Amino acid sequence: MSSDIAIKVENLSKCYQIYDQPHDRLKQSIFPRFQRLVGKQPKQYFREFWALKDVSFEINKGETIGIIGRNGSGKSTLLQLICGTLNPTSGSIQTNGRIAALLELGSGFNPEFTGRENVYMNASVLGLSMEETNTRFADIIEFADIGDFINQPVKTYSSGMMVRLAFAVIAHVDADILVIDEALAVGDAVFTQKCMRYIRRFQEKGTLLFVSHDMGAILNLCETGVWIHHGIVQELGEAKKIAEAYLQDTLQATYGDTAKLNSTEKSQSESTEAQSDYLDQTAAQIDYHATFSVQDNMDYAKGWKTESAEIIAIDFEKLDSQIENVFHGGERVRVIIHAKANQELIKPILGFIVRDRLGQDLFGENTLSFTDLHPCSIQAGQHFIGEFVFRLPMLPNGEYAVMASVADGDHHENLQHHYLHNALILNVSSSKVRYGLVGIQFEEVILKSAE
Ligand SMILES: Nc1ncnc2c1ncn2[C@@H]1O[C@H](COP(=O)(O)OP(=O)(O)OP(=O)(O)O)[C@@H](O)[C@H]1O
Repeated sequence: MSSDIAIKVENLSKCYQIYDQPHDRLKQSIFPRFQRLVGKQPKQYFREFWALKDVSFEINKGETIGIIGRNGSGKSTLLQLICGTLNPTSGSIQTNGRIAALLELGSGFNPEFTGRENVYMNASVLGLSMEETNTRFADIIEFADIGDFINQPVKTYSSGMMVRLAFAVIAHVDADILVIDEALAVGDAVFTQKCMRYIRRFQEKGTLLFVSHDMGAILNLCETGVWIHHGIVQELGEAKKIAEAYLQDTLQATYGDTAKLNSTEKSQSESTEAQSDYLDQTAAQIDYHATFSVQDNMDYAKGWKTESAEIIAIDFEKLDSQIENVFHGGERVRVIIHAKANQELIKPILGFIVRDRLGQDLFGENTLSFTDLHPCSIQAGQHFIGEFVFRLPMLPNGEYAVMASVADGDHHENLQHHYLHNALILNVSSSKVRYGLVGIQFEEVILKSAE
């Protein structure tokens, strides 16, 4: 295999044996041997189920591949075969480099052992010596951030804690190939973003295999996509094209061509009355809706800083409505970043970015463009604030994190002094945003005859 290739899968097939009755498994382990001994054709007590059939592809070093497919299509089976936790029925897998995998939840852990013991066990399976694990242990538990639970048996962990610990281990074993199966779905926004930051750094040199039902995550991370359907490679190519083809197929499977034709016919022949009612309306009132809660996370926020300046607080205030702590998409708010200069800042800049759970930048602003005309310098020891007044966009349900930063400089050259991830957490609990990453307030949506 060429040294540029990280994974080569050739004619890979996996057949599971399905036993209709539990005692058929026992029969299978005894009778065929006996039947062979007495010269009879051995009987088979199971049905064959081919989870993967004749799968072949190559992944270059440094490439990120997204694997998509419906439930039960064979994605996890493929990853387990690549990681060596499952044996193929036929075909071959060649890998080049150390593989670390985040497969089925808790699959690498012994539930009776503590988190600490599991870290040592897992790290050793992944090729680290005891000394190497000792030197990395503090970083691993800092990454996992599960507090005293590290000394409790893993069986007492929530699914989120399990993923935190598992990811913390694989992030510290110097893997060349990282295999991640859907596991990030159970993490909260802060942890998922931390993992995504790690994954993005890893992508600069490592090879990543990523299974997800989240097309946003696939498109965000992967250049190449593999669509597995009923155990075969349906399509392989540019991630965007593969995701579109897959979505098209999923929609067709749900609604079907026949259903589409029927509903069109019906709407043409039977809904004239409803249509004319609708055409009478020049504009329909649209009830957009997205409710946020905002949580101060400064005590747990992490980032990096120089000694020169620091963010000390961030406020998120309502401007027009009265209900405390509940924010609505479309309403006016003020974000205030409080900072302190530890040395003189000639051209201070304050800014923030709102990110989704995958760490994608959704919106944000900094003071740079606004202070160009009225620059203000800050003396050592002074507190200063940046205020941003705007209308909240509407966001789909989920958790979002606000990054805040302080820097010094101008458009051409500036130096970051404090960059703080997850300073605030926005929790959107009820939203009608259905498309895209951010919703906007549509004032009118009209359908009418053009004549
Ligand atoms: N140990 C097993 N014994 C028998 N059948 C199995 C076994 N493991 C998986 N299968 C079957 O193999 C098929 C592929 O399963 P697999 O878990 O690889 O699918 P998947 O694409 O990862 O699904 P999902 O998206 O739901 O996680 C499924 O039909 C599943 O029922």
